[in-house]
Amino acid sequence: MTVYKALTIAGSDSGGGAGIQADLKTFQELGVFGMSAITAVTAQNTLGVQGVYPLSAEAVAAQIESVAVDLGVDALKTGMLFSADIIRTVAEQVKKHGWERLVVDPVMIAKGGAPLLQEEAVAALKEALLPLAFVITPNIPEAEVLTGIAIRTMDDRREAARLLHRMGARYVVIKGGHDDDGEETVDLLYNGSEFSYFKSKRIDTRHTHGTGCTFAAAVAAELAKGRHPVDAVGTAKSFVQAAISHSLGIGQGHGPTNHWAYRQYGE
Ligand SMILES: Nc1ncnc2c1ncn2[C@@H]1O[C@H](COP(=O)(O)OP(=O)(O)O)[C@@H](O)[C@H]1O
Ligand SMILES: Cc1ncc(COP(=O)(O)O)c(N)n1
Repeated sequence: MTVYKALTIAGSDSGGGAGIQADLKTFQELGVFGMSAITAVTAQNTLGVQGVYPLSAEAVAAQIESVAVDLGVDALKTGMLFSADIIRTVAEQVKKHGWERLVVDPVMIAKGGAPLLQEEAVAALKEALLPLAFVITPNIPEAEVLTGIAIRTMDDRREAARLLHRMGARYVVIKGGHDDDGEETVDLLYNGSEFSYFKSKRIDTRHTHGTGCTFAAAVAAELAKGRHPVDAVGTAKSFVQAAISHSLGIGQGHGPTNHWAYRQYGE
């Protein structure tokens, strides 16, 4: 039996809906062995982020190194990286181990508004990590910060995707969850020459905590199996759609999605 292995480098969400917890659940559901390097511990629930406790860059490097020298990594994803120091360390590790199937989810701000990336770390993200990304998965506000383009229309989104590709990411997905006009959510994918669109019915719900993490983790899981990025994004879109459609209704605020819905109910 071939065991596919994926590594997430991200923050811990004590509430279990986003971050490392969402990533590992998603890897497991998609039949991939999940491993983790924690960058920061957050005290968090569906109401918001109550505390952020970053780890040192050295502690992050040590976790990645332990996984690399023994288990091996078929694909990896990054989420909350918090500081420029951690970003540079992660970039060095990715280069050192020659990992190509890297999904960068440029997490900046939690849905409730708490910062998960220091402002001064955005430059490091652009310079050190973005050029190593096989797939980058910003939401609209993150794509705006990375490119400086104000995104109002699909044309603006395509322009931002072209720029992110020029900045070094091989495949660019600009997710459409924040574009709440209309009946559909559309995720845009750019491969450097063509655009593809992944559409689904927009679900009217406040239970979307962790959708971005879940989406990027599903892309990484499918890449770990050797699938093409376009197919990986297609599966990720279906996975997240099922997870939002069958949400669990737990917590008093923005609840988590249902990570077992795709397996239990299909798309
Ligand atoms: N209300 C919704 N209905 C259906 N899909 C959604 C909804 N909100 C987000 N999504 C999907 O969830 C994923 C994450 O989207 P987005 O909200 O843009 O990112 P983030 O969680 O990083 O802010 C995307 O695939 C997007 O299409
Ligand atoms: C530790 C951690 N990482 C990432 C997110 C972003 O979550 P979302 O997917 O809802 O944008 C979060 N809230 N907490």
